[in-house]
Amino acid sequence: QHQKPSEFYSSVMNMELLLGSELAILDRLDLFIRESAEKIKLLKRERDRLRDDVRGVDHVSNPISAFLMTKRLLVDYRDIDALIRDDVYGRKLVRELNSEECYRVGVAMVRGEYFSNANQWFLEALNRWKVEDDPGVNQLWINQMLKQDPTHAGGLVKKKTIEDDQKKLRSGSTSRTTLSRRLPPRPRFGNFLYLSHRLAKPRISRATVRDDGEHRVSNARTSQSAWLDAGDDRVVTTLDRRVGDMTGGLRQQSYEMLQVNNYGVGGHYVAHYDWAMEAVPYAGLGVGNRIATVMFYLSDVEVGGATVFPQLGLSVFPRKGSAILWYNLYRNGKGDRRTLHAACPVLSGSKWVANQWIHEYHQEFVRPCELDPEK
Ligand SMILES: O=C(O)CCC(=O)C(=O)O
Ligand SMILES: [Fe+2]
Repeated sequence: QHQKPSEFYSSVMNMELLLGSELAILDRLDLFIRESAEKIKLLKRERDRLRDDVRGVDHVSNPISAFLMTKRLLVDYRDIDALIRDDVYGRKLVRELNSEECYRVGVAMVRGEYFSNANQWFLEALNRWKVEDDPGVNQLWINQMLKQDPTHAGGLVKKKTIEDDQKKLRSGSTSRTTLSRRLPPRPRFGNFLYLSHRLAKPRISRATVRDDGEHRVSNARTSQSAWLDAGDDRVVTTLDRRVGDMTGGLRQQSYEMLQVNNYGVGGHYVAHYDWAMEAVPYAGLGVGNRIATVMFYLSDVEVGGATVFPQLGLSVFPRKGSAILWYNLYRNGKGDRRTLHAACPVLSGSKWVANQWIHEYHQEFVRPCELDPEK
């Protein structure tokens, strides 16, 4: 900075500095090109979708067409404009939230009177505030907000409880991967991937949740699903065999049908357990509670759509061809609350997963019972 240009080539050290800067410039250029290419891809897809919608308009006097047109003009083109001007998806969404953003989410939650969620956001704001160089939020505001929860003796008491809970849950083998998005090598599940496309598409419909034993459509779960079994295609049988391998041989007699789910933009599933709390769980099936869940990711997702386990501080980003497995029950048959999980909204792209739920009955030799509630 303080050197005259001639002083650069008069010493090797300075030439090295210059080389370093040049490499950094090239890296930035690389990043810019990659991000721009992604953006163009996204814009092309949006353009095609909008063109299709416009082609579908029969009469502007049709109230639905008119509504959709207004929505396109007010929302969709604005988003596109924002995307062109600013690198919304390329830069803002792929990075993590900072303390100020966590704080703002918390404030919105307080307004909606979701106090315990709000407190978790404030706590996260506080954690990030501690390590940020130039936080956009003030510790006092965060502490003040933590105190605002009128439903409890005091936000700060609650804050302590949450912190203790988190500490307890994070000790041991649990690792917190939310902060670093490391991608495992992509496994190969071969032609299972066509499950979503060939098999599920023709019969997919709005997913339901169980409420008092009844299946209902709900805003808590905005995806579409289809149930497949071995009779549908050989690929389902192969998949069942893989599930058997992954679980150390859990018996197929108590597998549910395979459930394929598709989430569009905004599609999500709020935090829930896969195991049921009733005295006789899944009475209609007659094979006991769901002992384990195996979930296959049938697609990548452009932005969003992670499966998160809030009690474990764990988030799993969809990768086409990968799968996750967890046990829902302790060995004594009790539901494990650490398995609380949710599907985050898809922000851009489309998400396909397949759930294989496995029940308790017939597993007594593969996963024997224990009295110890911790096992
Ligand atoms: O889609 C996900 O990431 C989770 C789905 C899920 O939890 C379920 O379908 O029970
Ligand atoms: Fe689930």
